Amino acid sequence: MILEVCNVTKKFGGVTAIKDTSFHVNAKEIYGLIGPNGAGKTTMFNIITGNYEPTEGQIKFHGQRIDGIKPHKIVHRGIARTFQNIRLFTSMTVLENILIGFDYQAEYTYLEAILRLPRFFKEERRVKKRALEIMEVLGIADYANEMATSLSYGQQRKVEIARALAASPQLLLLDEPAAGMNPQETHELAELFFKIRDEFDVTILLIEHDMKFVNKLCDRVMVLDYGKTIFEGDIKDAIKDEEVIKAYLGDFKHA
Ligand SMILES: Nc1ncnc2c1ncn2[C@@H]1O[C@H](COP(=O)(O)OP(=O)(O)OP(=O)(O)O)[C@@H](O)[C@H]1O
Repeated sequence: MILEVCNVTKKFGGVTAIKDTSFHVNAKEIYGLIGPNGAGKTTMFNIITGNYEPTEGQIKFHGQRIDGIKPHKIVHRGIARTFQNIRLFTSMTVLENILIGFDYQAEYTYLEAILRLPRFFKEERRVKKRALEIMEVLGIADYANEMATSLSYGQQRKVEIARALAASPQLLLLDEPAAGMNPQETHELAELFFKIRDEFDVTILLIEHDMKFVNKLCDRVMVLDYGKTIFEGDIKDAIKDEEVIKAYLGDFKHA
């Protein structure tokens, strides 16, 4: 078990965004967090990544509590994420955007960087080589020196994923990775996630609305509705579950 969410509740003033929710993610699993708009999915991501503290409950990563820890420290522990809205630096190239993901790992001091000492250049070379390897796996290496914003929406999403992978995470959180993609791109993305899991030895937790995509990719899912868990378990059972079908107004029938 890599991640455990134990009885988590999150309140914003009078709004209970998440109510007494528990689930766990096994190592190397691709786990889906699903539910209608406003169900509390992004709030759950923000709690796992340390952007919010839970009002009640605990988050454990490899059995150790991480709730209340600052986001950058959670990245150090091995959890990286992408966002629902693409957050790339518009004035930077694809490669530069990905290099940002490595910053915290830099093994040279600021002084060594300013003085341009050998360790700085060695580390720069290592990091660039690794960025290119990641870009190769994601199929975006040819765009390394293009401005990130000149890429298609689907490719920009891959740049975001590459940046998250640059932090060498054990757990990768993806917030609606297929949003805005056409059916062909979505199909390719599902294949890519299997490849990412295997090549980078990473566990994936994703939020997604596209049920076909989830059905193809995930073994287990948790379904949230108005902050409450209405289903937790096998995707095959989720798509037959009455309460889940009701929450999705029948979307699952087409999955
Ligand atoms: N920072 C915040 N302050 C106040 N309320 C918030 C905050 N963040 C989320 N909420 C509320 O919590 C509830 C859950 O929102 P959340 O964004 O987690 O849902 P979601 O499932 O990710 O929805 P979507 O699919 O639309 O992204 C909503 O009612 C939202 O308005």
